[in-house]
Amino acid sequence: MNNSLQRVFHSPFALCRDYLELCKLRVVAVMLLTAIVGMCLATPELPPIATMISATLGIGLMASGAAAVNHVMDRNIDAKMARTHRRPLPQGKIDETRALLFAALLSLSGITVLIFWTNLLTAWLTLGALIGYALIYTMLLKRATPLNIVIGGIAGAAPPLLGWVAVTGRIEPDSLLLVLIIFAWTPPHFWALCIHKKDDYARAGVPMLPVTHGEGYTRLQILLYTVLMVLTTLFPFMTGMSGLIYLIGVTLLNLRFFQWAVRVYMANDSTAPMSMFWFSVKYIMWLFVVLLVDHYVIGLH
Ligand code: HEM
Ligand SMILES: CC(C)=CCC/C(C)=C/CC/C(C)=C/COP(=O)(O)OP(=O)(O)O
Repeated sequence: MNNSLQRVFHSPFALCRDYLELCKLRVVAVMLLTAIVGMCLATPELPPIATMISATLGIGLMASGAAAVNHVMDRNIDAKMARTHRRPLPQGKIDETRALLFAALLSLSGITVLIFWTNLLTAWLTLGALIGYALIYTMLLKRATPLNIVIGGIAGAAPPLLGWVAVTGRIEPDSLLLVLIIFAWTPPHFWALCIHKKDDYARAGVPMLPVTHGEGYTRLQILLYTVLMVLTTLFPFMTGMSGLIYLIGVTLLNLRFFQWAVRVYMANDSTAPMSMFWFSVKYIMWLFVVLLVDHYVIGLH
């Protein structure tokens, strides 16, 4: 195939890939797992399949829309960081107007699906999470305070609540326990990565904790937030929402997480922070899988 023909066939594919990159699909996929588990835990039976489909689609579209807004708002920061400078906007592969139109298209389709095929409360709460991440975290907190990800974490922690409300139409206390777990998990998840990428953030002028308060302080905070997270993960068992299978599973996960937090705190292994970051991703996925398995295995409660 000659060069111009190759471009004709290659370009649409490459452009699709660039637009998909704006959606932060891997992060959104894990968020959707937590939302689906929220839907299942909201009822003793299987939730209505139509609700599961519409809520997953609506939340997924709105989370992807929020991620695309983040790419636009952060384009100058992303251009200065080694981890992010290859993204479509800093590379000039997609311009701001098109990216914003894409974000608007995703978000409007998402909220439409939620309003007409899920319920109004889910639509409003998901809009709140979108505004929380795309505007409050990205445009304000990220640039203003090292507590950015602690406060901004509320938006990322919302999906299990969104899934729960999609099924019940109400905010119930148990759903907030799931939010609390992700909320307490977010600082160790992100700061572990941030220690490794500290110079990147310093160069871009983003006031992340290791930049403003140093690595030692961040390592201590990771350990303290890990203790807090471990305590929050016990609530589902203590309140009777989850049973023994959950308790055993989460204890094993917590032991490993705590081990990583101690290794990071000791600071004598330079690979520990990134290993902890990748473990944190596996941890949150397994925790929600264990919640689900526990929910459907009867008799051990
Ligand atoms: C404000 C809250 C959060 C912050 C600041 C944050 C930060 C980050 C960052 C900077 C990365 C690296 C991304 C990359 O290199 O492309 C990442 C990766 C990831 N995050 Fe988070 N995160 C947050 C919340 C969450 C939540 C709530 C989840 C899921 C429930 C999540 C799941 C993931 C996953 C799955 C990855 C790996 C993506 C990959 O494979 O490239 N994050 N996070
Ligand atoms: C509607 C809804 C549920 C919204 C949630 C949206 C969402 C995709 C949140 C993702 C959280 C995340 C990956 C933050 C990364 O921080 P960053 O943006 O500072 O990281 P970066 O440097 O990799 O861009």
